[in-house]
Amino acid sequence: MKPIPCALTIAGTDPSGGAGIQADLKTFQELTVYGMSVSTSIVAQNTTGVQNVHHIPIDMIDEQLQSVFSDMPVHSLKTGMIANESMMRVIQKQLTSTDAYYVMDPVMVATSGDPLIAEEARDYLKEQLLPLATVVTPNIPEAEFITGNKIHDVNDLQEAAKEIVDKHGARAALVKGGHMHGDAIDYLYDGHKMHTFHSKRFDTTSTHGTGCTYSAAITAHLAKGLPLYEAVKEAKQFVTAAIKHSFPLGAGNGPTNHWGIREERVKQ
Ligand SMILES: Nc1ncnc2c1ncn2[C@@H]1O[C@H](COP(=O)(O)OP(=O)(O)OP(=O)(O)O)[C@@H](O)[C@H]1O
Ligand SMILES: Cc1ncc(CO)c(N)n1
Repeated sequence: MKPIPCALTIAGTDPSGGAGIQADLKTFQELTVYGMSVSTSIVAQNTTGVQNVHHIPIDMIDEQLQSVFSDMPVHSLKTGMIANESMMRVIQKQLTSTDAYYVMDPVMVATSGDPLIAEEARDYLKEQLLPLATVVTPNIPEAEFITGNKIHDVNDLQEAAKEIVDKHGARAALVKGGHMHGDAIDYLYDGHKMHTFHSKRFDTTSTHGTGCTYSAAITAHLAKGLPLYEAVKEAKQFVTAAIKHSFPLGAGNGPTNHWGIREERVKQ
């Protein structure tokens, strides 16, 4: 029997279900990958923003990691919100002792603009965790922070992807153009080649958790054994369908539809 693909998310929570661990587990499930999660912070948030944050004690994050890694197969994992440097250190310890694919979503602020990680932890994320990543998936502000350069157009997006690999040490970088005007174009640089992933832009405010959902879909496809390019291609289709079929829930930026891909499959 083929092994069951197993993926782990290490991230913060979203009780309103659109982002964070909740989005990740929905995505793993939708892509028929066995999903597991380690919580770093419990976040009181919804479509309008972040109301409060409670950090899980460091020892408890460590113990959750031990519980998973001592008993379960982990074929791929992703990190999302890691609020401070102490959390990053225990996660780093685990990352250096596993050969699971590692997708880093370098989460810094929520869609609402609320900060999710301590200002001073950003450097640690960039200098210590990023070089461990199979692929890192920054949006424009995150890519600007990592490279220290402003991004104005698609050439800058590609430059940033190259620089994050060549200068900052990630094995691959997927820089997302979601925050740009015009079509939603992302660039993947894998150290050899630049790949482009393109979709039309949907006129919607339901984009809460798009980054979480995208990186979770990449993680799921890597767990299934897809090569990185194929994993991103499938994941782009997944997140595009999730945005296209999103629903107007909540008073702010609504969530995406994690089963949106089914609507697309029906049409084929
Ligand atoms: N309105 C849209 N229509 C189509 N695709 C979009 C739209 N907005 C974002 N995307 C795509 O969604 C994916 C996630 O990108 P985005 O830049 O929004 O991530 P993010 O900012 O990290 O998300 P988050 O809101 O979770 O922080 C990318 O593939 C991007 O191109
Ligand atoms: C827990 C968490 N991670 C990431 C994001 C970014 O969308 C969010 N809003 N909440």
